[in-house]
Amino acid sequence: MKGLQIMRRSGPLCLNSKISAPPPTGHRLATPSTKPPTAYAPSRNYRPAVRPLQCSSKTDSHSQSWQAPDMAALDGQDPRILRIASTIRVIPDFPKPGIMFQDITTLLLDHKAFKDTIDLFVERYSGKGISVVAGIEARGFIFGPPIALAIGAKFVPMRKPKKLPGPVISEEYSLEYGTDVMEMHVGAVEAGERVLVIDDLIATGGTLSAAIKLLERIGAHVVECACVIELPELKGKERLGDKPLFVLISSN
Ligand SMILES: O=P(O)(O)OC[C@H]1O[C@H](OP(=O)(O)OP(=O)(O)O)[C@H](O)[C@@H]1O
Ligand SMILES: Nc1ncnc2[nH]cnc12
Repeated sequence: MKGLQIMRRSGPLCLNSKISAPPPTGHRLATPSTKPPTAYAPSRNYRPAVRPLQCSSKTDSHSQSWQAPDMAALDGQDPRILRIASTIRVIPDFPKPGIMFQDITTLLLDHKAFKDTIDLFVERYSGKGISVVAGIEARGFIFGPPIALAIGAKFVPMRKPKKLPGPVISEEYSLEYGTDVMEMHVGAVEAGERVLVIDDLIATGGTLSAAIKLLERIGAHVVECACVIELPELKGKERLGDKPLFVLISSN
């Protein structure tokens, strides 16, 4: 069985076009500590998705040919990405048989890897005129707020139904089996605002595409979607159409 299965749902490429714009006002986080990583066994099924601040695509020879971990073979790749990849744990058969669950909680235990993750996003999005970081429940709530603080944007939660207390706008979307709904508070984002959408992982792309639709319905401009992990075999990028996607790690 392949190692990459989704937990649920059943999704050009890359996307990472350069982000145009703006007045440089980005904040940077402090220098990372030098404490060694935690003792989790490194995952061997990850490859860095992009070079920081650069774009990858399906035709990117680097992403086609990358093989695991040998610093000499990094060929310019940011070593922070390898470290981040090594902290992500894969749990087979969770939450049900056949699913290889990509567990980012072990990344959070390694404060340097966590900080490097945030830094990589902050380096990319600082000074791009982004006023909103929209985080998708639940794991987008972990990565989104520190990025928002560092780039000087507001954080807006995109939640599952009936969690937000005020008036909401909703977007139904399809999953591998059935449908789900995403909600956002009315007035949290205004027409014309430049938004970064953050989640931990893209699988089929159903969740991110719902977030994009919701934000575009109110006239916001989604500058880019960003995730720590992509499961490329599930073709989530295709579901995003031409909306840019930036990911740190592709799991093969
Ligand atoms: O690309 P997709 O196929 O839409 O899947 C990706 C989504 O699945 C996971 O969330 P999940 O639905 O498990 O919710 P949770 O974070 O609240 O557990 C993940 O955190 C993404 O939000
Ligand atoms: N394999 C997976 N691991 C973690 N989160 C997911 N969301 C969808 N598929 C997933």
